[in-house]
Amino acid sequence: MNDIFTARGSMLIAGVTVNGSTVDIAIDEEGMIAGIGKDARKTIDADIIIDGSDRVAIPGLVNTHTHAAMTLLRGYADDMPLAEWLSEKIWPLEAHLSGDDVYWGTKLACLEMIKSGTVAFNDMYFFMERAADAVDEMGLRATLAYGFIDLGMEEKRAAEIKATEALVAHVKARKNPRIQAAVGPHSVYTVSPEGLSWCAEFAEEQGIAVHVHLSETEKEVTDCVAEFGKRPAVHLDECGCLTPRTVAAHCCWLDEAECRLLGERGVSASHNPASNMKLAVNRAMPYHWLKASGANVCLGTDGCASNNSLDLLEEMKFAALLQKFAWNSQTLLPAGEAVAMATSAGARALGTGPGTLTAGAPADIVLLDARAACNIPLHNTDSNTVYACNGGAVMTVLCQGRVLMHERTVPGEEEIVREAAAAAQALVGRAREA
Ligand SMILES: CSC[C@H]1O[C@@H](n2cnc3c(O)ncnc32)[C@H](O)[C@@H]1O
Ligand SMILES: [Zn+2]
Repeated sequence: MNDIFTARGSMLIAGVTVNGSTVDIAIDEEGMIAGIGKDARKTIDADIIIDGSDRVAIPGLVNTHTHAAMTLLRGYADDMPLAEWLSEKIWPLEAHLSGDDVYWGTKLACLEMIKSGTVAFNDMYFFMERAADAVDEMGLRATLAYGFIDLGMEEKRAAEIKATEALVAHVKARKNPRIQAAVGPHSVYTVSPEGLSWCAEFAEEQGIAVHVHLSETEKEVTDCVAEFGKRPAVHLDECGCLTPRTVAAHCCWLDEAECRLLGERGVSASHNPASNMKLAVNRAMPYHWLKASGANVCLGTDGCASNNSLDLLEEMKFAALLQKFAWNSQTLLPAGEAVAMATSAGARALGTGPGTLTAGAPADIVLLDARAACNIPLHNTDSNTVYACNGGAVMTVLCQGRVLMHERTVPGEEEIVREAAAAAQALVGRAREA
């Protein structure tokens, strides 16, 4: 069994169910899908064969908004409004974070993501050089941004600029094709217009993405209008932050004109339904307006302190149900669209390929257990994937043709669980002593 994690070469997933048909998936030595279809096995002399019977294949899932190392804060502070939750609980604890905490927290996040079918994620946090170490070792893809917060202070802005430049240089120097850098202005309420403009210009100069929180709460909108005389999306746009390389998380309180603006700018809007419901932000992302505008609507979990899980199979269900409930429409966000949100739209947002099971695409593939109760009967793969299954149905995960999990085994799991639990306990201890 262990060989499968280290073996390199061509691969065949034989006789697997894709959209109701039984097919083979042939994968070349570069980790790309060479062919998919009834006779794809004839096209390669595979070095590795994975039995696809009793498996349903779907494209690897993409988490477009998270703070991975916040796995260490899972369950630390629940059931509070966002502003108090951040200022009274989360930020005081984060003041005691170390690079090692971020390393183990991100390893734990990667483990959890792999176990629930995620192959790529968009992260914003601190000590991101250590997050890069974790991602490198775990084998998935990530876009990493240092969370830029200047609170309108010039001195702090200079420090945030330095930290952002350092991370981007670090990630570029690693030359790992699975890891990209992004610029991460936290939000319009924590970053000055000067800070936002610098982030936009630097991202443009470096040809990298912008990852930002947008219109999560009504307070964010009213405060922004009071301070700057315009709504958050307009403010971000005037600072140059809305581009086709922007991922804007939440987008709950956008009005119709702001949705059109995101569409015109080609922005990716990351829907985070579980976090939004838990923090009771009191409005669901206007998916119908964003979809009509042409914006790329994708899916994210947010961090583990507000979700409290990184399971995108669960998140697809939350998204499909929340949209129907909030906008009073049984037909809004059907299962197939929820799957696309978590796969092709996410891959487009992060630039990781088409996010589909097609020849020429990277072999980012998830095999679900077709014999699990959630897949019986299998009338409709998308329906079971979104409405019945959760991450527990994920059996095997491939990223660029490399096996990250097989038959639910991820190499190194015991050490990660032990070290992350110890890091979380020590972090809370340090905060208590302070
Ligand atoms: C500057 S790094 C990211 C920063 O964001 C905080 N955070 C986590 N979840 C949320 C959320 O839902 N809205 C706003 N900010 C959030 C996280 O704790 C870090 O401090
Ligand atoms: Zn967030």
